[in-house]
Amino acid sequence: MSFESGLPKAELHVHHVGSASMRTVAELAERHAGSTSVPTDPEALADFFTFTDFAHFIEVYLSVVDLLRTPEDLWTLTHDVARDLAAQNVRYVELTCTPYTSIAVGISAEAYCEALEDARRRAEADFGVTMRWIFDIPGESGVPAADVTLDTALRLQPEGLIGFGLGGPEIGVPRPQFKAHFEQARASGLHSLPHAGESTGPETIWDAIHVLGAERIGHGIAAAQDPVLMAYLAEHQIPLEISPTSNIRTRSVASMDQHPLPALVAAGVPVSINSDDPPMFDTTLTREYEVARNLLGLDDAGVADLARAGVRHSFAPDDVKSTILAEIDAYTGS
Ligand SMILES: O=c1[nH]cnc2c1ncn2[C@@H]1O[C@H](CO)[C@@H](O)[C@H]1O
Repeated sequence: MSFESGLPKAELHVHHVGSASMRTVAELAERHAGSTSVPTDPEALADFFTFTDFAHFIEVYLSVVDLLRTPEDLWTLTHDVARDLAAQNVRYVELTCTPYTSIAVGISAEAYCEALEDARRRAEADFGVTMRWIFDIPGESGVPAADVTLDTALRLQPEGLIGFGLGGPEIGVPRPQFKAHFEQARASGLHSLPHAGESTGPETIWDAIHVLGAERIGHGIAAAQDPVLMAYLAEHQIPLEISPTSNIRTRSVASMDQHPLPALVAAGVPVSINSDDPPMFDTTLTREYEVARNLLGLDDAGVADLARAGVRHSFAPDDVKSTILAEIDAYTGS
């Protein structure tokens, strides 16, 4: 077992559907054979998960979303995801979920939240991992999707919900159109946690901060192109959720030796290490910590500090935070 795999960890940026294991995807594809383009054969599936660019990734992602057609499908996925995380010693997760895409295929908002909440309580008891939700707007579906996402969040207020997000493509999806939605979400106590600067430049991150009130940024790797922005993130302690392998697989970064993580850390930008859509990108959170160790040239103590940063940048309850921090201390013998 590697140091990274035994290390107690928090995962702050991982997508619900993007966490479906190949086994789950194949099973669902089998179940819905005849009405899906997703293959069931493992080799064809691996091929299917090779992306030509970011837009192609989103297209493939949405075809997996389409496999979730009943509340039972959602429950199973959620419970399975928690099991896979717990197996890597992930002790706390903020899972990014997209109610709109399920509601659009006819699952009610109530049934959606019920399936997630029930799976969360069961998973917390079964696997000892604390789960919280970020409900994200799929940006490509625009303001109507934002309306549904906000309505679901504020009307039903599922107990595990802590954040409001924005995902999907950035090109052609200006952040300011969602200003009012984020204002209302924040006014009701949700944290503002949008994606920005993954597939477009630093100006999208500035918008996320100034217009959407972002408290953390999903990806935000484009900040490395803007020294003023990096200084701002460092001064205001706005963390970036970094997922190195994702950035390579969606071709947002050309190769690992060009990844901006070292430049961001050198500029004092707070970061956490995350996995984004692990089976789709053939990775795990453990693996992303190993990648970060290599990129940053860290020893075990440095890797443990990255794990502590993930806990501190989370919106976990205080007792959960201190428990995980104590577990990291015990693990490292410090
Ligand atoms: O790396 C990512 N960046 C942006 N969106 C993503 C990523 N991974 C999964 N999604 C998901 O893509 C859907 C379409 O907007 C959303 O559900 C979002 O959560």
